Amino acid sequence: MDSGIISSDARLDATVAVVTAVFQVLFLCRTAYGAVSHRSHIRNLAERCMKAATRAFAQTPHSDGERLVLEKVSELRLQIARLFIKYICALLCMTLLIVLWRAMRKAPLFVSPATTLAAAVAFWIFALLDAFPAILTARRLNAMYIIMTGYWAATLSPWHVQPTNASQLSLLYLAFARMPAVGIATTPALVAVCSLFPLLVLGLRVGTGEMPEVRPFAIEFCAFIGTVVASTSVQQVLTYRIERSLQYKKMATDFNATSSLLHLMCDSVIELDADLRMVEHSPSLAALLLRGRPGATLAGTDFTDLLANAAEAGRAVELLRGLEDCPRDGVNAQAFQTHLMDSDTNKFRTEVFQVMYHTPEGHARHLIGLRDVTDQGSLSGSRAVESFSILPRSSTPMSLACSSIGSKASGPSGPNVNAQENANAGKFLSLLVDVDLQVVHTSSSFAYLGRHPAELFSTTGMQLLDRALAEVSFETPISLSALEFRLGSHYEVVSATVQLVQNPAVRSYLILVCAPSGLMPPKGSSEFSSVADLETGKHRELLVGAEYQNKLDIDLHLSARHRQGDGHLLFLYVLEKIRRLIARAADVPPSWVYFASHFLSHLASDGSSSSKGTIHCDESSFDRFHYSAVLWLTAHNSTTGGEVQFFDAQRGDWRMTVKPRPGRLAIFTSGWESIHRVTPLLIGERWSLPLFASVKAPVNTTRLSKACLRPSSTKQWEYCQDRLHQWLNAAEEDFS
Ligand SMILES: O=C(O)CCC(=O)C(=O)O
Ligand SMILES: [Fe+2]
Repeated sequence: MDSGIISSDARLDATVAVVTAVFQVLFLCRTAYGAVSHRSHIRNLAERCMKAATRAFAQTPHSDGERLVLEKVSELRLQIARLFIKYICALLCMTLLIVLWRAMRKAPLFVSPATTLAAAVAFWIFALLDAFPAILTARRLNAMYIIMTGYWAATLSPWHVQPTNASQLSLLYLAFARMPAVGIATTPALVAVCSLFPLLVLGLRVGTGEMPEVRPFAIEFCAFIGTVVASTSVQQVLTYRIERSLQYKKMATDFNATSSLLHLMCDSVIELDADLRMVEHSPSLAALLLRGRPGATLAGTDFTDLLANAAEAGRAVELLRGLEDCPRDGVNAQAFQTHLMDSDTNKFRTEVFQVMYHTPEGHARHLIGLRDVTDQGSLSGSRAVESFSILPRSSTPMSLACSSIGSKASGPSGPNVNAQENANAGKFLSLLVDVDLQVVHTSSSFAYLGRHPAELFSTTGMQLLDRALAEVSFETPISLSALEFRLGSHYEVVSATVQLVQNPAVRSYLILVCAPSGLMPPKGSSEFSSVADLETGKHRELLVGAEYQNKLDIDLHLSARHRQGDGHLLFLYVLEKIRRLIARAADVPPSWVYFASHFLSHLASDGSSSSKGTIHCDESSFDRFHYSAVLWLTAHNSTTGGEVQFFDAQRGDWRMTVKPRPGRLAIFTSGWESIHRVTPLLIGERWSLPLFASVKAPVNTTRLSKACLRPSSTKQWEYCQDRLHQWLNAAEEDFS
């Protein structure tokens, strides 16, 4: 019978061993396969662990941020220590009660009197620490930990515990005291050193032969490893938690600052969720859009439903979502312009400030500031992403084109690099060219604004661009690898991408040029030149008969009648170009620039013309002249006379002399700072086209009536008062 049981046990053992071996082999194979297939991941993990371990042992903070994290970790450890004191007090209190109770009943004690005394002393000390928490500060935590481990090591000495009970006591300490205490020591290094004390005591006991068994030493060795690992992990967890909470605090501060700033700058601030829907109702936006009906809410409204049309909505989504590629742990911002539509279907130009961030749960959120800019300047200025120019998001063709340029202008590194960013970074030069007017309408560099493409590219370059334009479509941009770009007197071979741009107002195409640094004028340099040459070579076509000469207001009908064909078109081109250049000089939208007057000026050396070349400033004629422009149609120099000189009132001398030539244009402010004269004409005839512009915000009557009829905020009252005043006091010509 017995032998049957034994043999069945043996069979059971063999079966268990075989099955276990199979599972072991399976597990090992899987682990080996996993290790090979994820080797880079494992290498990264190992590197991260090494870094973490080094960081855990090195306590010297390098930056203010690291110092703050360490301080916060110490504060957390102090809390852990206070909890630990309470817990140890309760534990010792219970143990001593049991000992006391057994002593009273004269039952045998399970601990030596020396250990009982040591426990009682420890209890008094911990109870005192609990009663007077101020004794324990963050700086004293390490001292407390050293004393505690010294105490545990001492109680493992031959005077406290028999060799037979040493393993049990060691395990008890590990489970109930040493492991919970690892959160107190500020570095795992200290834990490692302190854990050597009990190991040393037991090692000595085994070494001297006082303790015959090696087991307690082996247990203590495992305890050493365990406490060091636990301490490192606790350090990691605490640091991670503190870093995260500081990061969220910083994000919250950034967010609050941004939000306050947006509230100051904008007419309305709203929050959109990841689907671009409004998170909550916004009374200020409801007032702006005249959607303030009782009971009506904007919460849940799709932001794109507030935009003027589907094309604007598409562009806005593209721009808003563009920030989604940015790092998640930051707050990213951009500004662009679009058109909102109110409930009366009035469209108004709006500057959109977008701040994108992620909630702690990882959800994307957009804080949107909306600023009505129909009659006030944009705040973001040239930093705004122009909503009408969709720059290719990944710019793949551009990236390809740029990589071929090599070190001169290295291309963007990843597929998510926004071309606008690159333009800002100085690698691209963007030129948005108006197809009809053949004028650079928008550019990443102001120096090229208002220029004719032929001024920027060589004849072959222009032919290449013309061919590209014939083929290009909105969806597929065309890459040009060798385009000659004019740099002063020589040409630079650059690569470029040409793309058609959808813009309801102007037919335009965008040229993105991979720009060697020379194409970019240095920041802050005088990018706007007050004298420019419009080299069409046909400016004499602007000359018309005597009838036109006396005309002060710009009369396009008269111009069309007198300047036939090209002359009239050239006149339109010149007007528009000058308007944009003045807008640029005044740093306002072109819609703010109005031509107040112009005339064709004729001088003859025989003295037949009336002008005597008086010293004057143009504003003295009419105070609505804010900016002056003169386009010369004939060439003059010091020999012929007829030059234009500008006066320096400080020095009492002429500061600048401009030599007129056909197509040369000067733009200057019309005030006393620009006193000028035409030098006496000595030879021949002289023709010029002086133009005078007013620069002012148009009175937006829709907005005015909205603000004055239904003012819903102090801002609207102020606006109403301000603009009514402007309206009522405006000169008659302002409404012509
Ligand atoms: O014809 C010019 O060059 C300048 C004319 C001028 O200064 C003016 O008309 O105010
Ligand atoms: Fe003048």
